[in-house]
Parts: sequence; structure tokens; C-alpha cells
Amino acid sequence: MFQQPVYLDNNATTACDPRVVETMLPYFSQIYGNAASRSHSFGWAASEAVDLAREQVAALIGATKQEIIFTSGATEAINLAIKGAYEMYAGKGNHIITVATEHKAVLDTCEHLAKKGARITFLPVEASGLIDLQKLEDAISPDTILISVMFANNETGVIQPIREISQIARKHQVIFMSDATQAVGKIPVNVNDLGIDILTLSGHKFYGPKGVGALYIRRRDPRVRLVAQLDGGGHERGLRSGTLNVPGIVGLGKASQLSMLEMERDIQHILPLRDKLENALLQLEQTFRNGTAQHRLPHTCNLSFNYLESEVLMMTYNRKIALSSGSACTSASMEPSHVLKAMGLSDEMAYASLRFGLSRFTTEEEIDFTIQTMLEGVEELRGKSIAWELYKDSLS
Ligand SMILES: Cc1ncc(COP(=O)(O)O)c(C=O)c1O
Ligand code: FES
Repeated sequence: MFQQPVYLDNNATTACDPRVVETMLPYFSQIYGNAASRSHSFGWAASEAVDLAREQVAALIGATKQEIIFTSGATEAINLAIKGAYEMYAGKGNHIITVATEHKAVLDTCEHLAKKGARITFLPVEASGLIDLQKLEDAISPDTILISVMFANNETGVIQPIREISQIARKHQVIFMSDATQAVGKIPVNVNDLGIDILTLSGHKFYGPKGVGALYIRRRDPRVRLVAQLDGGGHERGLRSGTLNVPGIVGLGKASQLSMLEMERDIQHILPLRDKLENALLQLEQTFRNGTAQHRLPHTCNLSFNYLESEVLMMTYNRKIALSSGSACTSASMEPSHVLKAMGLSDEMAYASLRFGLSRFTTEEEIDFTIQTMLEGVEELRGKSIAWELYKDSLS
């Protein structure tokens, strides 16, 4: 048995890599200058560290350092991107296209703008979790100012056809933004190859610290401009005022560098473990994968166990495995997952779902233990379920 539960909630957040922590440490109490202070060596040292981190983050996504704006995380970057674009292009139009399965940071920001007069299209998804490109193209109108489609879903890991989406956006001269919070650092993401105009990312999803993220904005294209949402000292080229979180930014830079160097190795380690777990659990009766198997993050797996309340399983076994049924922010809510509902699942099947998120630190022993615990747990809890009993009776 493990001392701590096996941690399989890595889509909610990852452990900070010890190498990241080590790189950050001096920036708390030794190199503690304000990166904006230009008159002494404390400030210069902090500014140099931020500059290096900016290069490291830019390199991870194929951008240039001038195109990176540091923020407090993906939520802030998303707010800046969507609200900033809405304000910037108010004269041109008020229509934003997004997708029903986006993270709440995108959905709620769009809802907020809807109250201020924006017209929002929430595209549906197929059972696979993928959008229909024709529906996207049909939704575009002359007043469309922004298309916002997430790179990979946080609950199912489903990866949207980003290149095709960007081609459609380009054809119609609409800015294309992608919330790549779950993809960056885990799979290759290159803003130029993929034609992404605005991208958001967050340190704590790829072994960096919490409370730091970044916005990429295609600077070379004069069409892509945003209105700042925080006013103040004019930091980050006027787009995000506020003293920079130097240790956090250093950590985000280091995490980016490590991901660049180790991404292939991480995928080769994680993918077979994810597949082992998924294949073993799919052997259980009435157990189904949510989302396409092909276009999916290598570390994510979302399954529904019919006739099981996943909440009960999580609570019964949370001393053995740390899991969630969907996104962390909404895990306290009793609503069924909006992502699974948009994919056409019934409430029952959405309530029967579990998300398994692996990381570079997940071991084969942990996966074997998880398989064993899940097989026992599902059998035990279904054994107590009247619905399951009725189902079994119906078979005989
Ligand atoms: C897809 C996606 N977007 C945005 C966020 C929000 O990121 P942050 O925690 O950095 O605000 C998350 C985190 O759960 C996410 O998974
Ligand atoms: S941390 Fe992922 S939904 Fe909030």
C-alpha cells in the first residue's frame, strides 16, 4: 500500500517538478528585486530571469518572447483575451463563437459579455467530443470578431482539429484563440504551424507552480490586438499591469524548458500506462469511454461505469486513489458535467463518470494498484445497487 493515495487528478493540477522548485527558490529571498526596477542590480537580476523565462515559454509554443504576456494563470489570460478582444473590436462586431464543452473560464466570460450585448454562439459537439467544422463555418457572420476553441478538453482529453479551425478562421478574417491550458507542455503545440492567434496556458498543469500563466498574442499581425483589463503601471507592454511574480515566472519558464526537453519521453512513459489502465477498466461490464480514442491527450482517460455513482466510489476510495469526476472548479457542484452532457450523455451516465489524469510521476505500480482498487470498488458498489441487480436480472 502507498503512504498517500495514488494521485490521478493531474488534470486538476500537477505536482510542481522538484527541478522547478529548486530553480524558483533563490527568487524568493535572494534575488528578490522588482523586475521593473531599472536603477540597481536587484532589479536587473530579476528582469534578466523574467527575460529568460519569457524565452523558455515562447520556445515551448514556437512563439517569440515579445508575444508572451505573463498573467496569474489561464483564467486571467482567458478573461484578458476574450474581454480584451470584445472591447477592441466593438466597432466591427459583437459576435463570438465558442464551444459548449469549453472550460468555465471561457464559458462564464462569454456569458458575462452576453449580458453586455455580445452575441455568443456555443457550438455543439458530436458524441466524440469533437466539433463539426461545417457548423463552425456556418456560424461565422460579418460581425464575428473571435473564435475561441480549446485545444484539449480538461475532462475528456479530446483534442479539437486546431489546424482546420484556424484555416476556417483565416479564410473569414476572424481572430482565432485557443485555450491550450491542458495541452501545452504535454503534447506539441506550435502557434505558427497551427495558425493560432491567441493562446492561453497555465504553469500548474505542466509541473510548474500555481498562480502563474501566460497569454500568447500574435504581435506581427496588426489585426490581433487587445484592450488591457488591468490598469496600472503598464507592465507587460501595457497589457497586464502589476508587479511581476518573478519566482512564479521563473518556475513557469523552467517547467517549459523541461517539457520541451522531456515531452517525448513523458509521452512514451505515460501513454502505455494510460492505455493499460483504460483497457483493464473497459473489461468491466457496462463501462464506456467518453470521447474519441484517437484525438486525445496521452495522459487522460474518462470512463462511465453504468449503474455506479462515481461520487460514492470516489468518497469510498479516496484514501487509496485521488480522482475526480470532472473539472476541479465544478467538483463541489452537484450538476452533471456540462462537457459530458454536451456529448449527449444522460445525467446517469455523466454521474457515473470518472476522470483519470496521469503525469510524468505516475508509476506502473500505481496504475496496477488503481486497476485492482477500481475492479474491486466497482464490483462492491454495484453489488449494493438495486439498479444493477435489476439490470442483471433482466439479462437472465
Ligand atoms: C482547459 C482549462 N482552461 C483553463 C483553466 C484555468 O486555469 P487556471 O487554474 O490557471 O486559472 C483550466 C484549469 O482547470 C483548464 O483545465
Ligand atoms: S482547476 Fe480545472 S476546472 Fe478549475
